[in-house]
Amino acid sequence: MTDKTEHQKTLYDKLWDAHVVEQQEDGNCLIYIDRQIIHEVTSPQAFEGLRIAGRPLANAKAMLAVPDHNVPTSADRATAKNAEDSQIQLDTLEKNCAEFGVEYIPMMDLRQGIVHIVGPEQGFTLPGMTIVCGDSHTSTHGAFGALAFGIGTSEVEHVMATQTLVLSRQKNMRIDVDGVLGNGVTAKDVALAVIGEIGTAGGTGHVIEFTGSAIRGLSMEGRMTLCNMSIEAGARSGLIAPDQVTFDYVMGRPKSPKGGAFEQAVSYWKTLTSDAGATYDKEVFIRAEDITPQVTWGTSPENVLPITGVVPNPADVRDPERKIAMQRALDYMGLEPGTKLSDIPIERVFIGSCTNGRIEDIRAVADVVKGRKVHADVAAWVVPGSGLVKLQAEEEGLDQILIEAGFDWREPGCSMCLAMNADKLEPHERCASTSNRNFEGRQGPKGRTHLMSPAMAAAAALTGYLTDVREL
Ligand SMILES: CC(C)[C@H](C(=O)O)[C@@H](O)C(=O)O
Ligand code: SF4
Repeated sequence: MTDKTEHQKTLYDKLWDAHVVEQQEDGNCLIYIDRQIIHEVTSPQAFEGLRIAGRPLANAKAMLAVPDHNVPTSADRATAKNAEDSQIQLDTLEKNCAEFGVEYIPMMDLRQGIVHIVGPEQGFTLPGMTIVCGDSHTSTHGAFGALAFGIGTSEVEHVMATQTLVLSRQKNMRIDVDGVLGNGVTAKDVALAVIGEIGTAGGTGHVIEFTGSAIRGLSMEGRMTLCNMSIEAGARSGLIAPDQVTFDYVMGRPKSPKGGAFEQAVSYWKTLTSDAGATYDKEVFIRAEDITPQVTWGTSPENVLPITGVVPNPADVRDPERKIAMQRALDYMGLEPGTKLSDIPIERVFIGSCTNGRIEDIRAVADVVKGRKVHADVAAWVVPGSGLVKLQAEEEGLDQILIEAGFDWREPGCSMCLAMNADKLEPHERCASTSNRNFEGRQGPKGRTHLMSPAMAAAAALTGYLTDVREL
C-alpha cells in the first residue's frame, strides 16, 4: 500500500504497482510474474509437484532453463564423470523441460552458463519485468530496472502453475554513490564497501535502489555485479533505473524486442525511474572517492576491509556476541589479529561466478596479468560465466594471455563459487575469489575464502599474497 501520488513513486513502487493482480485484505498482493529462469538445483520438486497434481505450466514460454551449479568445468566435460547426485540433478532438469515444454539450454550449447549471466545475455531479462528464479542471486537482474528476486522451491512451483506469487510489499531503500571511482576500484569494491557499511542485515525488508553518478558510470556488467550482491546486504532485490547503457546492452539480443517493438519498449522503459519527489524509508550516501579496493578477512561478506588494513582484533570489540563471532571467524580463517592483509598468502585463485564471470571481469584480469606469471605456489582458475563470455574472451585473445600467465582456462558454470561438484578447495586452502559468499565451507569443507574484485584476485595470483592491485 502506498499513499504516494502518481508523481512521487520510486522505481520499486512503479514496478510493484504495474504487476499487482489483486490486493489482499492482509496487505499482501498477488503479483504477476513475467519470467522465471530455472536451474537444476531448485526445480526438481517443483516439477514433481505439478506432475503429482496433474497441472500443466501456466506459460512455458515465460520460462528458460539452464544447468549451471553441477556441470563439470573441465575441458572434457562432455564425457567427464560427474558425482552421482550432481548427474541426477542435471538429467532431471533435461527430462522435466522436455516433458513440460520448457526451453532448455544443454550443457554443450554455446549459450550455456550461469542462469544470471545467461538471462541478460539472451535478452530474456528485460527492464520493467518481474523476474524470479529459485536462486538468491536473482537480484542480479535488477541491474536492468527489473524487479527480480530469488524464491523457494514451493514458490517456483506456484509460479510454474499460475505465473503469480503472493508477496508482501518491501520498504524502499536508496544507496547513493556519487563521484568517480578511483583507479583499481570496481563495482565489486562498491558492493563490498556497501556491505561493510550497512552490514549483511542492512537491507533486510527493503528493496535497494542504487543511484548516483558513480552508478550511472558503471557498465551493465558492473551494475549486475552490484545488484548481484544486494542479497548479501540483506535485500532480496537491488535495482538500477534503466538508461541508455541498459538499452544499448539489450538491443539486438536474441530474445529482446526488435524494430518498432523495441522502440516502443524503450519509451516505456524510460518511465522507469524514481520520481523527483519520491521518498525512501532508508537512505545511505557514499562518496565514490572514499571507496578503496576491498577484501574480506572473515566468514561473512560484512567482514570486509580496505586491502591497506590489518586483521581486526576481537579484543577491540565490546559487544560480546560480536567478539565471539569475530574470534570464530579468525580461527576458521587461520588468521592472527594485527596481520597486514597484504601479508596473507594464498594458494588458490577463483575468477568466475554470477558476480564476476562476465567479459569485463575477464578483461580486467587479463589487463593485470598480461606478460606476467602466476606465482609458482598458486593454482589459479578462470571460469567464464557462460559459453558466450568464453567465446568473446577467446575472440579477444584473452584466453591466450591467461594461459600464458599460468591460469587454468575452464568451461562455464558455478564451479568453485559453491563447490557442488569436483571444483573445490582442499581443507585449509586459502583462496582469493571473485564470488559472493565466504561462508564456512562455501568453497569446500574447511576452505578459506577471501572475496575481492577480479583485478585484485589477479594481483593475488601473481604475488601469492592478498595484494593491492594499485601497487603492482
Ligand atoms: C543453489 C542455490 C539455491 C543457491 C542460492 O540460492 O543462491 C546458490 O546459487 C548459492 O549461491 O548459494
Ligand atoms: S555462481 Fe555462485 S552465487 Fe551464482 S548462482 Fe552459481 S552458486 Fe549461486
